[in-house]
Amino acid sequence: MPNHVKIKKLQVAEELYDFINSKVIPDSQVTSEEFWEGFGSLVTDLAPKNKALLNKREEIQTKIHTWNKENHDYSFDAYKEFLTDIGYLETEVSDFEITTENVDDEVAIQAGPQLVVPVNNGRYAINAANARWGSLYDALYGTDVISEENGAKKINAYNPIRGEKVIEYAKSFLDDTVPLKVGSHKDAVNYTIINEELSVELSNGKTTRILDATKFVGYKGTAGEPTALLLKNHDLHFEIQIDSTHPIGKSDSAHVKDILVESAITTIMDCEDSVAAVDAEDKVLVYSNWLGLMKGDLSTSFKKGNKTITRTLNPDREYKSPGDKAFTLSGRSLMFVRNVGHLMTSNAVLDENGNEVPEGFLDCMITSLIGKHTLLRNGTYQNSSKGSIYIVKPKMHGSEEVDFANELFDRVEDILGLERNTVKIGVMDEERRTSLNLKNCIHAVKERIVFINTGFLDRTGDEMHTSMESGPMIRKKDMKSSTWLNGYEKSNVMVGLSVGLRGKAQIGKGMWAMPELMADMIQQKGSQLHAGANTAWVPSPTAATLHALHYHQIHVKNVQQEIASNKVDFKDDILQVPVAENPNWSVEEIQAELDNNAQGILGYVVRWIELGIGCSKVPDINNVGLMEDRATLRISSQHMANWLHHDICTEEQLMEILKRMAKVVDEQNAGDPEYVPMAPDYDNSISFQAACDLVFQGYDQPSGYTEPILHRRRIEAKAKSKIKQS
Ligand SMILES: CC(=O)SCCNC(=O)CCNC(=O)[C@H](O)C(C)(C)COP(=O)(O)OP(=O)(O)OC[C@H]1O[C@@H](n2cnc3c(N)ncnc32)[C@H](O)[C@@H]1OP(=O)(O)O
Ligand SMILES: O=CC(=O)O
Ligand SMILES: [Mg+2]
Repeated sequence: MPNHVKIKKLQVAEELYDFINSKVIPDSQVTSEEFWEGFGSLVTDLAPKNKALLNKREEIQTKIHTWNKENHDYSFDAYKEFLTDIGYLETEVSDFEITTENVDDEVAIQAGPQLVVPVNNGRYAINAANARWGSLYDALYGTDVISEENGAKKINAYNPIRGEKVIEYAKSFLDDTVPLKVGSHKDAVNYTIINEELSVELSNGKTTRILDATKFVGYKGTAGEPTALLLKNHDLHFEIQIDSTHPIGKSDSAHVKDILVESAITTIMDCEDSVAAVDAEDKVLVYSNWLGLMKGDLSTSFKKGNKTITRTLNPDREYKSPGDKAFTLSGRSLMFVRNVGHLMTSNAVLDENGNEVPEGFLDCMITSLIGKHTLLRNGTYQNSSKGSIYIVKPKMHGSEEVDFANELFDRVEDILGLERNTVKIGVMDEERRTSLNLKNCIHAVKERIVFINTGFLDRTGDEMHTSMESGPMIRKKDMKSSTWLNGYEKSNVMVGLSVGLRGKAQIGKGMWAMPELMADMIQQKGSQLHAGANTAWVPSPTAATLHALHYHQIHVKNVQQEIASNKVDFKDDILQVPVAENPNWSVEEIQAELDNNAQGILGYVVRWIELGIGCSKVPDINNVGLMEDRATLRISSQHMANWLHHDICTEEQLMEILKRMAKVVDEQNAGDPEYVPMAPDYDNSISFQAACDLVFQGYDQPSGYTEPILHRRRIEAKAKSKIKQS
């Protein structure tokens, strides 16, 4: 346990205390006195309420378990009546519209990709902020969007056959988004600006223009010899970059060297499910990176090959309008910060009785104070040009908990001297009680809400945990096509539109969790836009650039308008529990399901516990690298716990599988010098024990969450490694 400093009503771990006082408080127009005094009072007043809300979750869950055990052949009406009686289904508020003000265009207007990144990884976090703009040529060349057939293999050196395919794809994109009046961009030999319009000379000697001249919005260089042409389609920009001296530009008929695409319009700097932050040391790293991002001075140096790279935040991009007026576009993604939910407490700050304080309070106080620096223009760049601080709040259950978040934000604004509703909220719709009462949840934050988002991964975990007693759940891969999930996705959009989010806030959809399968993403992820989302999550900058293409193809504003005109209530669909009606899986199917879950759990947990890495790419049993975080872990562990509970498998069988898979995971990581193997000394492997806890104690975990076990075991592993070092 680190040393704690007594300050006002709190005891604060020394390194956090020093960090706040020396790095965050100065120039914030909040004194240290005001900060700690306010924080102490906030804990005194709100911690009991937080506890009561968590107790209510447990009470409701117990009632649902009991009812499900006692009512196997129930009528749907009786089920709904029961859920209403226990306050799980709330009485819906009357119609209303959100009134959030001072929302940046990136959130309210521009439909585009949302990138998520673990904020404690400085190298990735800076990369994510800079992913506002991404090279289309690199994104295509480096991924399976361009097939390796017919000599187009990715080899060490540049493969011109692959390069040709990239250029062909990219120019088709130009033909689709900014078509020419005559001919194709593939035949362009010269781009110039004549009379403020983009003029395109073709290989046949003719000159043409783009069909919609208003899409040409700026350039760099001179009108006769532009080096970049800025185009805008569906509120998103891209640049045709021209350079006759560049290796690619040199051989291109119009000297185009790349197409730079506006990509990650917004980014979520994550303090939650993709990070492992279990004590003051970890929290200080999280907060100091957020501070560096808000002040604009975060930098990191690392080796790539034999080069040392220093990465800093990109500056704004400078252009001239067609009429030669200078203007800039942001060089960085608009940043949100995802705080933790209401569940966990943190040993970094204790109350006057020595109890850990709710970690969500800590996150809200500190990330908001850090956010204030950009409002005061204390740094190089401003994150929000509208004076807002953007916080994502995950894992809330029902409108009372959202209302509580609102109260917390109010209190924090008062302590930090921020005007009411400066701190905006993005509400993750990722727990069943929130999905079913979404209208009420939005109502509770109607003056500060800037997004709803279907976090379908957590939501799937909650689906299984809530109805654990209903029966064995369908296989994981079948969840995607299940009635509840489709109802949930549709309902989220429908409710969001009905309360006026269109043009004011984001209606977001979930993560593409297969970072290497970009061709599949290109094929499938457009469906989220067709379903009415104006943003959707991607795991990497490359995915952001490729997903951006969907927003050029699909005009989400129009899609949303159409959906809004056709009101449907999907609650009955959401309430369809995904139990297997006739669980007659073959031995092989059961084995494959369990092997796959075990491999995912172990592959993720071992890096979390031993290395403190909260988001990993872990191969599944088909060797596809999957993005794993705490939400995917929640699914896998709850699924195994559910099948164990319903005797689809035995405890011995699971233990055998976990041990066998631990060896597989050890082999997969054999090349990593920092890796700590789990086999053969399973009893002494904290990671292996953590994985077992997650499965065998899965039934009893609050809402099926994984963080209580992960935190406990990581603290244990950190202590063990400190003893080893000393
Ligand atoms: C359910 C939910 O809550 S989802 C939200 C939580 N999930 C996330 O935040 C996903 C974040 N993504 C990631 O952490 C990573 O992409 C992973 C773990 C999935 C894969 O990481 P890796 O195996 O290291 O990826 P890979 O080796 O292919 O690529 C690494 C490169 O991509 C960059 N990169 C990868 N992901 C990101 C990201 N999210 N943001 C910024 N840069 C990224 C890295 O900076 C690195 O480039 P660099 O060498 O120039 O620094
Ligand atoms: O947070 C996202 C999710 O899917 O869970
Ligand atoms: Mg989630």
